Amino acid sequence: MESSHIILPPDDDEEEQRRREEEDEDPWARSVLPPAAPELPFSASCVRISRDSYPNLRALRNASSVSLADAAYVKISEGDFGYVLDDVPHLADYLPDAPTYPNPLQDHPAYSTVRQYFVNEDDNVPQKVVVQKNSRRGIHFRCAGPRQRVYFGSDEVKACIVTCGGLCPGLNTVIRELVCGLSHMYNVNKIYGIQNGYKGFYSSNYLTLTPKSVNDIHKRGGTILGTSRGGHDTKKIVDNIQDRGINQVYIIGGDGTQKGAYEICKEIRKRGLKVSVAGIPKTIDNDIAIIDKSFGFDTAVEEAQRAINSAHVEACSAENGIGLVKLMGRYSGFIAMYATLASRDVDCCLIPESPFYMDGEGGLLQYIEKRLKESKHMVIVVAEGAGQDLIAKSLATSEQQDASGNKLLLDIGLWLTHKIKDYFKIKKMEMTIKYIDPTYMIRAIPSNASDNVYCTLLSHSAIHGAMAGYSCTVGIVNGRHAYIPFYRVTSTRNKVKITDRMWARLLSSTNQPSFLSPKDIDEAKETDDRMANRPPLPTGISHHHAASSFDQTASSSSSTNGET
Ligand SMILES: Nc1ncnc2c1ncn2[C@@H]1O[C@H](COP(=O)(O)OP(=O)(O)OP(=O)(O)O)[C@@H](O)[C@H]1O
Ligand SMILES: O=P(O)(O)OC[C@H]1O[C@](O)(CO)[C@@H](O)[C@@H]1O
Ligand SMILES: [Mg+2]
Repeated sequence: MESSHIILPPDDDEEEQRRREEEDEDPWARSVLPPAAPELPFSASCVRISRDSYPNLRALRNASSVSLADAAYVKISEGDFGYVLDDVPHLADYLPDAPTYPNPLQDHPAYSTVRQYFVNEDDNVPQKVVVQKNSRRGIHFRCAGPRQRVYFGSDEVKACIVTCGGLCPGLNTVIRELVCGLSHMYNVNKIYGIQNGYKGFYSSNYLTLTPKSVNDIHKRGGTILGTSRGGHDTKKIVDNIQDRGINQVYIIGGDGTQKGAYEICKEIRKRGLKVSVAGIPKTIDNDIAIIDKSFGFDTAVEEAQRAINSAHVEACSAENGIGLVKLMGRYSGFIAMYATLASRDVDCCLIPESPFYMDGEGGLLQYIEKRLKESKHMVIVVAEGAGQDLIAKSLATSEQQDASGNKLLLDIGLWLTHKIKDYFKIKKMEMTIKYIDPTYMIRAIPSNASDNVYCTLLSHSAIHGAMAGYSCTVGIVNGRHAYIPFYRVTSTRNKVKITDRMWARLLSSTNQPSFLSPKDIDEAKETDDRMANRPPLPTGISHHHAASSFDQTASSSSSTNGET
């Protein structure tokens, strides 16, 4: 089987070159062909694609969301039948002579009895599992798990852990499992906690973490390390990593955090440091691309039931009672959708992905009136990011951002409450509305049992990957743990597809109107088509592979968005 490890050609556009020089980008990444990755799944060769062989590089870059700077770090191998391995960076890419050691797990009393404990180097996880007879095999990610040989001796490891972004159930479990996993599986005893997010790398003391000090933390919500938004200064962070001799960095956080982890990873490589960076994706909103589901999501959906139940009780106990619950979900309405589907008491669910309107025929207010007349009560669940365009139009406020540059949202729950009250006042129809905002309550709790197990597996994948010399994000793809390139999880956002069966199921369960005009539906379908046809980053270097493998971006099955 033929395979090639593709490095993108230097872009000889003068303007681009000047920009790169100004930004002090890693010259190595563009000008030197790295040695063959140590663990390519089959006999592989590195191939430099000349600019002539792909004249449309700039167009491709524009069409995909991968910048040229990112493309320089992309490792693509191609095989038969449209097989594409989207591999992750490895220490040996730039430190070819780094020594390796036998994995200490082979002598571990608990693990040594496991048959086939080490991951076969040929094992990869397909992004697309639903195939047709003539489908191309498409994109694959490297299987997570322990390798026969590791790139760090146990005594040599100096690991650190940081949590960034908003809270999420399970953060403490991941911290605990990283510390215990490193210690118990790999005999590592130098583990540090960075306090209060990225800025803690350069502005706070590091905490010493031991299995004893983290033993009970999974029973608490939040993060014992503290977290923050903003404060990502790549150079200062890497200076500190270098000064303190840290060689494994475990970074827990959402899409912003993973972007930061990627910047750190690139800076480390630019300086030629022997440091692995492992990203553990965290987001209560479940908006991280590629992975099936993020940890803490199930816990959040479960906790949201308590708020929905209260809203239902309040609504049922009043004449024309309305219970309105706001749940988190800045750009993605997964929590609202799943909490609604699980509850069965909800009459209307509003999410950012599905536009709605208030007034007139078929609008939300008319639907509420109809529902109250039919059943005398009603429960509405709204994701915090829903209807932001409507509020902005009616309140004319200026846009504000948090320290990380995320847009600060206006309170859709409060706005809807006023609008609904005003409507029924004019109609002279008696009603009561109770607005419940449990948003912080659903993310400040400890993770439930299944999320706890999930956190353990993610942490172990991260540890095995870092020990083996990889730098990447870990996550479940189609139920299998995989190592995913940073750029993959940060270049798009996971969103509820309103053209999928899951959203149709929700509409049929609540019996709400879709509020969509034919134009909205066409636009949603167009977006799906665009996503499906978008060429896969630099893989487009070979067009037939590109066309085939990217059709799974839209159809990749994920347990929260997949079709069943
Ligand atoms: N493009 C980026 N490059 C480097 N660092 C970034 C980038 N975007 C965000 N960060 C940093 O990542 C950290 C977390 O980002 P952010 O506040 O957006 O939360 P998040 O990781 O997306 O999690 P959440 O799910 O809570 O939104 C911040 O310290 C921020 O400075
Ligand atoms: O108020 P904070 O801490 O910035 O977090 C709010 C945001 O964090 C999230 O929970 C994502 O982590 C969003 O749903 C929400 O908009
Ligand atoms: Mg985010």
